[in-house]
Amino acid sequence: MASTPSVPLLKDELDIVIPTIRNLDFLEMWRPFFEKYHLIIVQDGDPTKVIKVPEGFDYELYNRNDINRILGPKASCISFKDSACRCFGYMVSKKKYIYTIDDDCFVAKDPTGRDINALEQHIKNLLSPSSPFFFNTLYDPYREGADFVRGYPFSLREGVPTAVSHGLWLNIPDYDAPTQLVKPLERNTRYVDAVMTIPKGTLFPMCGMNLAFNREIIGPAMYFGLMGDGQPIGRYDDMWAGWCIKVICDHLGLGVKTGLPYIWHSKASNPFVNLKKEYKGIYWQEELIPFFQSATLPKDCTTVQKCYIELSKQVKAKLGKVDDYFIKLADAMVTWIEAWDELNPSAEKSTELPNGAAAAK
Ligand SMILES: O=c1ccn([C@@H]2O[C@H](COP(=O)(O)OP(=O)(O)O[C@H]3OC[C@H](O)[C@H](O)[C@H]3O)[C@@H](O)[C@H]2O)c(=O)[nH]1
Ligand SMILES: [Mn+2]
Repeated sequence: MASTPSVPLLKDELDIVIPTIRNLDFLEMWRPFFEKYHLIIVQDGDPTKVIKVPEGFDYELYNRNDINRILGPKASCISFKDSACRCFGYMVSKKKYIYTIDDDCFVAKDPTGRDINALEQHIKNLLSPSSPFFFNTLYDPYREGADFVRGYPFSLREGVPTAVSHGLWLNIPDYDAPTQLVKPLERNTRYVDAVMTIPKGTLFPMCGMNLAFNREIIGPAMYFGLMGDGQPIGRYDDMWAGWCIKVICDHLGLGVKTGLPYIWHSKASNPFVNLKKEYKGIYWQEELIPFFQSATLPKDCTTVQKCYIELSKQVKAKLGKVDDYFIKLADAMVTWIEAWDELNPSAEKSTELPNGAAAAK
């Protein structure tokens, strides 16, 4: 049994956001690790369905009626019938940190057979610096039993604040539909004991299944886009957010880590349904990736909101010709920021970050 700290780390500074269309029995397995934290449940689909939450959890639950009531016309930027709806939970939270997890993700075991307290590891990742400017070959130098290796510049060893901690998955890996179709029986059994900073200038495929972030320094950029009902694409919610946050983190001098912790992803979603959702994204992304790789933000973009609005302008100007969808998405990115600032009025103030960058308060 993993050790559960007597006073859970960041107990009153972190919310757990769960998008769901199901009952939340999976929480029973997470009780030792989650029970002391506040949950924000975003119920997708039919708002008249009653979602059962196990006894003893402190939570707030929002369905589509709540989202429409709270945001009014701005609710148009929150996806319906897609896990992208989870970003509403990021917006209504008042905490400094967010952990989001899917409801089919269970507690995994490490090679010694101990239950993995994924939340504790994410918190460690977020509370220790990142090293995006120079790759450390012994991976995360701030972990117990590791350090910077010979040749690592001392001027860079202080690192930068960590904005995102991207966890992984044992059992069902987060594969796209084509890969799922050709490898239906493949399971991820490989536990890699590593946490590493994704180097500056490198994009990555961010999965929202087991993800934590510092809401204060990157929250406004964690918009999961327009997916699901009425949209030409799905299952690119977390990918879109990951490309946007990485460009902004690189610009603001913030770090993104990937690796531990693992969760146990219990079931594969239907690959044929997934293919229908993904297929446009599979060819669009061949144009999206070069766009994000070459995206630059002006020096006067010193807050996440300013960066995000600037990025939305570039999306409209450069991706509108790929498909009209990106014009709609660019507008939705602006609506998202307007809604964020409306619900988080103090967000417009900012505090200085290293390199003169600033983070939303
Ligand atoms: O319409 C929906 C469908 C699902 N959800 C909730 O989202 C979570 C993920 O759902 P599920 O585990 O069924 O799908 P996966 O294919 O495994 O999810 C991956 O792809 C989509 C997302 O990017 C996700 O983060 C990935 O892990 C789960 O909690 C469902 O209850 C929903 O809210 N609305
Ligand atoms: Mn799943």
